[in-house]
Amino acid sequence: MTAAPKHPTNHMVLTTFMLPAGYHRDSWRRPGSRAEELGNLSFVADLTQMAEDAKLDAVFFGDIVHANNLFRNDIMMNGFYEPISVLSALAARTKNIGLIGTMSTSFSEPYNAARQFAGLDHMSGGRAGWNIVTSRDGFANFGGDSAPDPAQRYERAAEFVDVTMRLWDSWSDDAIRADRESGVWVDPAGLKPLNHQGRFYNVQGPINMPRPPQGRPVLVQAGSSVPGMDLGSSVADVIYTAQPRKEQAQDFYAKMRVLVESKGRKADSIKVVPGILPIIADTAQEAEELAAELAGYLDLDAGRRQISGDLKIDIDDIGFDERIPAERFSEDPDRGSRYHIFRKKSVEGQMTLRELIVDRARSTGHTWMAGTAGQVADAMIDWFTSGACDGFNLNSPFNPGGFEAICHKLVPELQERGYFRQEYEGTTLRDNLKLDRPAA
Ligand SMILES: Cc1cc2nc3c(=O)[nH]c(=O)nc-3n(C[C@H](O)[C@H](O)[C@H](O)COP(=O)(O)O)c2cc1C
Repeated sequence: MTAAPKHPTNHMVLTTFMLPAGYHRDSWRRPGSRAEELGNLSFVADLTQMAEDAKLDAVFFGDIVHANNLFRNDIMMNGFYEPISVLSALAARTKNIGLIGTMSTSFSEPYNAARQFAGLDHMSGGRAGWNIVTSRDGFANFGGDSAPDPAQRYERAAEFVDVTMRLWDSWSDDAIRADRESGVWVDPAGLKPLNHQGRFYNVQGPINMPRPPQGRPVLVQAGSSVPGMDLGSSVADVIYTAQPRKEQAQDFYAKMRVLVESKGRKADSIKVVPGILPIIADTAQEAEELAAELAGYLDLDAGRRQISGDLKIDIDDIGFDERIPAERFSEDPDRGSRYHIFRKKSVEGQMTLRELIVDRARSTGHTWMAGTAGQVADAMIDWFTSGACDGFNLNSPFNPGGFEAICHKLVPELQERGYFRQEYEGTTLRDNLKLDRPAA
């Protein structure tokens, strides 16, 4: 049986996937998008300030380390903002909001990652989080060829994360003496070498920085393959996931909690946080019109290339108003969770190619909704109260207007109904997420 939660949760976890170009592909074409400012600190600092004023738990920066998407004119996930550098700048401009950044275990070293996230945690007063990814692309930029298979990527990731956590723990919490009289700044007995010799890494340790304020920065993971979920359930504090429908989210939520308990952890020690893309307007009809306007910015031919590239199937002969024949899809589970989301939408949901292109460009497999703030809040509360999630990662469809609607209309609606905080409760991200500080 699941033990009672140590910190009863009565409100949602709310973070935002910070994609300044807008989560909806090509939404940067909308007038007022600030598309010329992508890469500038002031633009992303304005969005982050809005998020902090709305009391969101954290801003989350994804990261990919290749320019492949630019060749099909897709800038949505492009790495305009390198996570550690932008979060360090945002740490100086904010006081309370959590700062979650992506770093791939395929392209760094545990000692570097441990120092970068410990540094962010120290300089932000305990607000850092690390989204652990293994990356599917970008290997050619790091002396490699194509991506190793998931089992191998996640084997490396598991060792990488284990060593990184042990580096954070390699200083005891009371190692610093700063004793002017004796001249002892640090007690060497508080520093523990690792002498780690593993399959992928040999790391002597200890790290050369005091233990982070949170003990360990918050660990976020979004793997949906078997080895991905294994890593997430073993180490993560927060699980990001793409769930198109409530019933699927409920299944995932239940499965993840069982997996976490099978690792000897309390089910409530992780927060399961699916994404949602809300398109908000004052009336339901205006929201539908806004969704149609955003879809109107899409280049359908680029969309066709995107669908055929993502799903790795030939659809050159399919008309936009036809459906992709079911036999062109593979049922191989190793194709990944997003593949199967779109296979299902096409085969069972009977979407035409045009509908599939719009759906993919709009929310990449996450649930989405067009409606008033009240209607979107109703749906979120329904998921939250029926065992589908612990909160949401808010995907702003377009910026800055779509994010203003989230922060100024949707979040206040959730606050008024008692499902979200009015004020930050603690000083660290762990405090606000009601997560325990790990012992060294
Ligand atoms: C909300 C969310 C954000 C993600 N952000 C990134 C990212 O920034 N960079 C990346 O390479 N992968 C990202 N991913 C992909 C996951 O790390 C993971 O590769 C994907 O969910 C497939 O799972 P698998 O790796 O176990 O096959 C993200 C996934 C989700 C659901």
